[in-house]
Amino acid sequence: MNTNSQPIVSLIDAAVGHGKEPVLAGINLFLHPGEFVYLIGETGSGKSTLLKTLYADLPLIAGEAHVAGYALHRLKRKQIPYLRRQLGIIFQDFQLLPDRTVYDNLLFVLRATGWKEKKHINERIERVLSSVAMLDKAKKMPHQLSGGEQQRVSVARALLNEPKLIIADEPTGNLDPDTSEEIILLIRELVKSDRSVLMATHDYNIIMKFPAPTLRCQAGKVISVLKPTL
Ligand SMILES: Nc1ncnc2c1ncn2[C@@H]1O[C@H](COP(=O)(O)OP(=O)(O)OP(=O)(O)O)[C@@H](O)[C@H]1O
Repeated sequence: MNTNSQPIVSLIDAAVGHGKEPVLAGINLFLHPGEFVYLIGETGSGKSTLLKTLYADLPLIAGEAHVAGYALHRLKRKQIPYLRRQLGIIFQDFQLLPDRTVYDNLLFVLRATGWKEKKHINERIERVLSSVAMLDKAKKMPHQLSGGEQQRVSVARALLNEPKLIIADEPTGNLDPDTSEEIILLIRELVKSDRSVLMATHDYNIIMKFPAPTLRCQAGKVISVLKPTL
């Protein structure tokens, strides 16, 4: 069997929200390996709610959902760290630990996900930092970096455990237009035959410049759009 033909994300008649009342319902969504998909919609339309449900920060309210081989509709709390290991998550505000260096930020994640051997840890950190051209900044503290550099580090952090799915929630929200383009190019490069990217954005210029299949959260539904307008 070619496992690449299996979707990395599949939602069937799913509902997401913060309590019992759904923000989005009747969601049918499939994301296959190698796909890069935008998630758009007005402020408060449910983009973050959907993404948080995919990484099990919020429980699924109804329906079925599979993410990277985990069934969210019957996920046990103790399985959440294993699900998260299959995912790379990139946030608008970078979320680097402010009290330690770039290297130690990455080290923290590897240790927390069970990496023990110093040599392997070092090799992995060097590899991901090189892939975002930040190896020379490994000893810097986050506050010594520009916003774009901090976001590069958080892209590197997302890559540490070779995730199947990258979830990016407004990754360019705090960046100027040129730096935003740089980061999007970097994130688009992460799409591989066994990996996909789902990216929430408000950035119309980015969508126009780098077109890709687009889903819109609107009036409690997720719909596929052909000509995105924000
Ligand atoms: N922690 C929370 N508790 C209860 N309701 C929430 C919570 N966070 C968000 N909501 C509500 O859920 C709805 C969807 O919010 P969400 O943050 O998913 O929207 P969004 O599309 O990501 O918006 P933005 O583009 O501003 O980030 C909104 O009505 C919001 O008020």
